[in-house]
Amino acid sequence: MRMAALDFSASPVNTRETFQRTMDLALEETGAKKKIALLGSTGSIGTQTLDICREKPENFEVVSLAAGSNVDLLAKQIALFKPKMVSVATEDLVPALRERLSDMGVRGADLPTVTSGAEGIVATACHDDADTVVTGIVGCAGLLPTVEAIKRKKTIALANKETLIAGGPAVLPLLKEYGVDMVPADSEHSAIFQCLQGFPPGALRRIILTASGGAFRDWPAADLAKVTVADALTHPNWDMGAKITVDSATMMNKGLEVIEAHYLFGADYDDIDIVVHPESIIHSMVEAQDTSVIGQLGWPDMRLPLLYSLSWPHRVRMSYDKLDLAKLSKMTFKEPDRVKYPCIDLAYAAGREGGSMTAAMNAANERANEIFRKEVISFVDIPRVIEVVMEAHKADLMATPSIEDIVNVDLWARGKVDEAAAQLKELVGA
Ligand SMILES: NC(=O)C1=CN([C@@H]2O[C@H](COP(=O)(O)OP(=O)(O)OC[C@H]3O[C@@H](n4cnc5c(N)ncnc54)[C@H](OP(=O)(O)O)[C@@H]3O)[C@@H](O)[C@H]2O)C=CC1
Ligand SMILES: CC(=O)[C@@H](O)[C@H](O)COP(=O)(O)O
Ligand SMILES: [Mn+2]
Repeated sequence: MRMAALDFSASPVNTRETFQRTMDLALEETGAKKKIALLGSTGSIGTQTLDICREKPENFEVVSLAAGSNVDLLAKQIALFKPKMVSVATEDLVPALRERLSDMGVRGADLPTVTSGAEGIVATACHDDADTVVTGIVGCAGLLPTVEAIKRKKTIALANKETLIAGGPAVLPLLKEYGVDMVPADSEHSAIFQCLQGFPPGALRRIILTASGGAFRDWPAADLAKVTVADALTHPNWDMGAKITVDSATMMNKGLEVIEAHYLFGADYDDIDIVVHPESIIHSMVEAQDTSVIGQLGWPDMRLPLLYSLSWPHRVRMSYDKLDLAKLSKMTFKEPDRVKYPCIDLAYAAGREGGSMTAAMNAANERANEIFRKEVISFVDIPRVIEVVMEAHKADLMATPSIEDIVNVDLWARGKVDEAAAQLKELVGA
């Protein structure tokens, strides 16, 4: 049994300092107002972040919003929150946005600066008035704006896990160099972070990530070959975007979260375990050196971890439904099935290889997930093509990749997935 103390000095969050900060006044009493740049405002994370801002305008002000192509929703968000800057995915969407705003009577000083494309997302993330960036864009597209925001010393409320999975080796040194806090918003990592408040250095022995088990947790493994996209997009507990919902169905989401935990908390891969907990009430646990286990509980509602990522180290009083354990009546747990879900072991293997391998695996997963949703490959092909990409990347593995290296590996891995998918098709056709 491993007794090694984990090294918190590698973690971007300093637990001793955190402990002292929890002695501060509640956020409401400090009169402090967080000024937020929100990336992915029209998605699941984005809209739930805005729910919080609408409920607590005295605590949270929306400075800038980056959306993709949903200009209808973005226009409504502009009318409600009056951000100073917004961005859309491409320039050709700008006239449609302006037309919606005009129809809604948004004019004059209420009109934000409108930007577009990759540069627009960076400008939105780096707005001078923002102190905190919520990263709710999906996929590796979140990496570069996050990097630029770190260089502008913005606190990062991290929902976009792909940023750390792909970019961990280059992003962690940047956090240190610029003295920036990265506060987890992913529900499991928020739970771990909450449990660690007050843990002295060296006290953590093990991280236990809980997993819902995803859409197919009750399906026999043999049936996975015939699942449809609609089946995979049905999450049992959480209402999330399409990419993460499919990741949950393959359990790659949990694999990604193992790597995310490694980078956020400095834990060794041998000290990060997964347990399937179908009720999604315990959002994760930490085990101390003395075997005491501490967990964080709550209904499966992303507003809670998002709120904590914005209010940390304070707590904001909310009117959400209280957790009712008697009503819940039972909580269950079981081992993850690593044969049925090969993505779990692929993620541990990528994490242990380290360096650029997690970027290759992350990009391969993103592309495989996307072409599964387009019905180019089947559900069980997802881990197959990821494995092909990881094998191919071993020859070019970089121990300490730069951001540029990571972007290049990401591009290469996506192309390699398409190659592998075409070969699979030929095999099936032969
Ligand atoms: N949803 C959840 O509960 C959780 C999500 N996360 C993570 O948070 C991130 C977001 O997930 P989620 O909210 O579910 O995803 P969604 O698909 O619901 O939302 C994605 C958002 O990103 C925008 N977007 C996508 N591509 C681009 C692009 N190229 N340029 C600009 N904007 C773009 C979309 O815009 P538009 O719709 O306008 O096109 C949308 O606002 C992911 O990394 C996920 O892993 C982590 C934990 C929980
Ligand atoms: C809400 C959240 O944080 C998701 O990452 C969620 O945990 C996905 O559920 P799975 O446990 O099924 O991956
Ligand atoms: Mn999660």
